[in-house]
Amino acid sequence: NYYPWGYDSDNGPDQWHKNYPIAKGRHQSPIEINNKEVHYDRSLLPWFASYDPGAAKTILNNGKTCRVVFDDSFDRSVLRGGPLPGVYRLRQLHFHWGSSDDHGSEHVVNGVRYAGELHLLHWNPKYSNYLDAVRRTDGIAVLAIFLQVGETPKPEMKRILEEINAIKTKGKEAPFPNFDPSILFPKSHDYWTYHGSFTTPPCEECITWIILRDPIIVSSDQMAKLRSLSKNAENEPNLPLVDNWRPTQPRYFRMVSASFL
Ligand SMILES: NS(=O)(=O)c1ccc(C(=O)NCCc2c[nH]cn2)cc1
Ligand SMILES: [Zn+2]
Repeated sequence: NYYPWGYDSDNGPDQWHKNYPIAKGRHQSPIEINNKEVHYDRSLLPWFASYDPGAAKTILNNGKTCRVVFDDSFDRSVLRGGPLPGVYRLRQLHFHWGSSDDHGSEHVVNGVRYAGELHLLHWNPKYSNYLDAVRRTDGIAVLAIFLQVGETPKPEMKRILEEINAIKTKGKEAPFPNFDPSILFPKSHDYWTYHGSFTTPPCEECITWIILRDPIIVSSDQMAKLRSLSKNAENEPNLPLVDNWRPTQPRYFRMVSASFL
C-alpha cells in the first residue's frame, strides 16, 4: 500500500530510504558547510541568471512546499557560468521553512540554521527533458538562497507572499504571471558549490548546488505567512505546512568549493 513520503515521524527523512534507496547514497543533500573545510577555488567563474519575466506561469501548494512554475519549453530563462558547463533552464522555485524563525533551512553554515531556504531549480537542456536530466550527474543545477529574519525585509518577497492566500491548501494553484525571480537575489553573488542530490525523494544524485553565501532578509511576518500554508486539502482537517526541510546528510568524500576568499 503506497504511503506518501513526508516530514512526519512515520514518513519523514529517516524512513525515505525504505522506498527510495538512493536516500542513503554518498552524494546526498543538504549538508553542513564549514568554513574550515571549504576549498577556495579561484578558477570558479561568476554565475549569471538571464530570466524572462514572461516565463513565470503559476504558483501552487503541493502539500509539501510553495512552488512557482516557469515555462521551460525552450532556453527562455537560464542560469549559466559558475561551476556549470553550459546553460541550464529555470523550471521552478520553491521554499523550505521551519515552525519558528530559529530554523527551517536545509543547508547549515558553520552551525547556523536560517529561517528558510529558497531553491531555484534548473535542468540541463542537453538532455531531452527534465526527467531524463534527473538521471544524469550533470542534469540539474539548484541555486539556493538563505532566508534570514530581520527588520528590513526584502520588498521583492511581497509578490510571492501576497499570492499565499490563493493557495492555502494542497492542490491549490493560481496564475503567477510576469515575475523575474532574480529580483530576489542578494547583492553579492559569492557562492559555495558541491555535488549533491534532491533533498526530497527520490533523492536523485544529479544536482550541482550553488549556494549563495549572503541571505536575503525577510520579516518574521513574512515567515508567518509561509507557515499559514496548509499541507492538507481544502476539505480536510487543518495541518500547518511547516518544517518541510531535510536534516543535513553525511558529506563523505565531497569537496565544497567557494568562489570567494
Ligand atoms: N529541494 S530540491 O532538491 O531543490 C527539489 C527540487 C525539485 C523537486 C521536484 O520537483 N520533485 C518532483 C519531481 C521529481 C522527481 N524526481 C526529480 N524531480 C524536489 C526537490
Ligand atoms: Zn528544495
